[in-house]
Amino acid sequence: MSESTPPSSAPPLEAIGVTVAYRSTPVLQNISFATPAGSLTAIVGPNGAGKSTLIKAALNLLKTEAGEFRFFGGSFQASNGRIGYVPQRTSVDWDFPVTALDVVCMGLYGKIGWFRRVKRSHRDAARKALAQVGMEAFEDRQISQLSGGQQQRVFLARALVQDAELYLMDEPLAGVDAATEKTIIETLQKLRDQGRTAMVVHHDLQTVPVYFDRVLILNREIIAEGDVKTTFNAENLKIAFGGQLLFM
Ligand SMILES: Nc1ncnc2c1ncn2[C@@H]1O[C@H](COP(=O)(O)OP(=O)(O)OP(=O)(O)O)[C@@H](O)[C@H]1O
Repeated sequence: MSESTPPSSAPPLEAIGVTVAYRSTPVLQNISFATPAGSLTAIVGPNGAGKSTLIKAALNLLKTEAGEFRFFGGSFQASNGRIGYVPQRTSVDWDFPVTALDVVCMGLYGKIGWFRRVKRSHRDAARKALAQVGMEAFEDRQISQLSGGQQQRVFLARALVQDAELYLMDEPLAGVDAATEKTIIETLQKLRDQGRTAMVVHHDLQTVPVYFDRVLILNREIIAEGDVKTTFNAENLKIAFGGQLLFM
């Protein structure tokens, strides 16, 4: 089968024996998993476990030493437009002088083309996405003048407007208030209910079984991966977190 016609039943994301190293020190070792379509997966693990590295390597932002990622049965390049990414908030330069609406419109550049004009229909789509996350009143506000939770909502709107089939998100719930957390998780659950797929780096272990239906427990290697009901248990968490685990 050619690159452009991957089988429709192929998982949105599959890792096959992936190893990633920073300056020859392996951070992820021989990672393999397959994420089914229409699932909402939490990626959990202690600090330094390689959660962000996993997302960046999948998105081709880091080189793999061995193995490969497959998107919908094909390469990352062949999946252009089907993948949405929400980076860690702390990794973004928020002083960049753009409005909330501009940021959301950036999510459309894959469809518009970087050097084409943003049309009214694009701006309308971006406004609709801002409204979905309760940020319609802030479209003209500079992103540097938004709170952390509001910035996170704008980033979610940017992902929504991409209309992607697979979303990879690095700690979208970090440092947000309860209302924003609820908005974000309900939005993700709606996407899941539409048959879309999201993999989300998440730190609050207490909410994993409430918010997510699958979990990938990571500590440099995969400790366990699967349905939260069977996989998210004290034994697997103890292997991943060791002495850091306080609540179970
Ligand atoms: N650019 C880099 N150069 C060298 N080492 C790095 C780099 N980025 C991350 N690391 C190291 O790789 C390991 C995994 O980092 P990563 O950020 O993927 O972990 P994480 O699970 O996302 O952690 P956290 O929960 O603290 O955000 C850590 O030991 C980290 O110090």
